Amino acid sequence: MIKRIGVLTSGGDAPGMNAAIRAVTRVAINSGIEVFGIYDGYRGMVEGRIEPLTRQSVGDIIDRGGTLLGSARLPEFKDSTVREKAIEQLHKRGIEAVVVIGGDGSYRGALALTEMGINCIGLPGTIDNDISSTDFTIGFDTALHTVVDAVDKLRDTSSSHHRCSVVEVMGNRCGDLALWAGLACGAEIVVTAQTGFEETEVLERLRDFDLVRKKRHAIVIISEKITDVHMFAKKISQTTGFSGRATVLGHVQRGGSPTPTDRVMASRMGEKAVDLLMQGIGGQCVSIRDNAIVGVPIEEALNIPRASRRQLQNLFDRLV
Ligand SMILES: Nc1ncnc2c1ncn2[C@@H]1O[C@H](COP(=O)(O)OP(=O)(O)OP(=O)(O)O)[C@@H](O)[C@H]1O
Ligand SMILES: O=P(O)(O)OC[C@H]1O[C@](O)(CO)[C@@H](O)[C@@H]1O
Ligand SMILES: [Mg+2]
Repeated sequence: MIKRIGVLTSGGDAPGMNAAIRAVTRVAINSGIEVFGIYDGYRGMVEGRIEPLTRQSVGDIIDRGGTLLGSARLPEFKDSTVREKAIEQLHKRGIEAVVVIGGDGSYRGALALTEMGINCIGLPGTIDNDISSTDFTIGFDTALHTVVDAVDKLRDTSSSHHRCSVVEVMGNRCGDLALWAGLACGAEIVVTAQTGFEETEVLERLRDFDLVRKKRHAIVIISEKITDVHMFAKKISQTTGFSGRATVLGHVQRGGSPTPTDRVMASRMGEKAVDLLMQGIGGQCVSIRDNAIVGVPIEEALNIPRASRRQLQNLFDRLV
């Protein structure tokens, strides 16, 4: 039976990571396994910043955003000689397996370590919801609440001033935060990498909302990395009846107390990670599919095509 495991958080932090760390630690300890926290992701693994975790040390964190263990990006981890150094640090402490909480990049690191003899299980910790094997990632629901709260507030002031608010949200290349927020907020337009962006067409639709539909305000939710939203807001002021204002929500979306949905899902996923390691399984990631918690080979998870969002996009179009 496995005796010692490590746990780390890697990539961008996400609300609910702490709930996952707590679940991994408590389920493992309650199963007779010692747990070590590895600080600042793969960086702390390479540098040997590894400390035992106890039931108490993960107390009072379930409601806290961020990650108790810290997170980092270490591009050099792609190099096998760097990973060998990390594995030496694990061997020194008798750590046989690791739970990696992070996004797709972190999963690649976890797979590479598994191939070098350290069983790793990935947990999907990212606000982006960009891991195709799972219906939802830990942190997405909380980030969505943050976006919805902000857009609701922007709507109040936009209505008062006959404005169009352009709201840029995170998600990397995944449009889920934008689309879900658009549906939840009753936005006029959602722009994502999946919808594509035709500036002239969007401006034309805004003129229509103003002149024909007589809307008092318009909300455009747009994924990051698509266009310069400040420039776009200027064009709205110049070419439509709305005055345009841009808001980049930025890292505020990564913080805050996790929602109950994220806390519970993180706890269920943490439990599954420990169960898989106890069965001697590595190289898998934990996913939620139709509300069932399952293990999926990381290699498969990274190659599954993104589920189509066509139905939700169609619904959005029918609601405008
Ligand atoms: N191909 C790879 N092989 C080994 N390690 C990798 C690989 N790709 C990424 N990593 C490790 O995982 C870390 C995190 O990856 P990345 O920066 O892509 O974030 P992520 O886990 O996808 O999370 P998010 O996108 O939510 O911020 C990298 O800094 C690196 O240490
Ligand atoms: O915190 P950083 O390194 O600026 O990274 C920002 C990126 O991380 C995420 O917040 C999470 O992957 C993305 O949505 C965003 O593109
Ligand atoms: Mg990623």
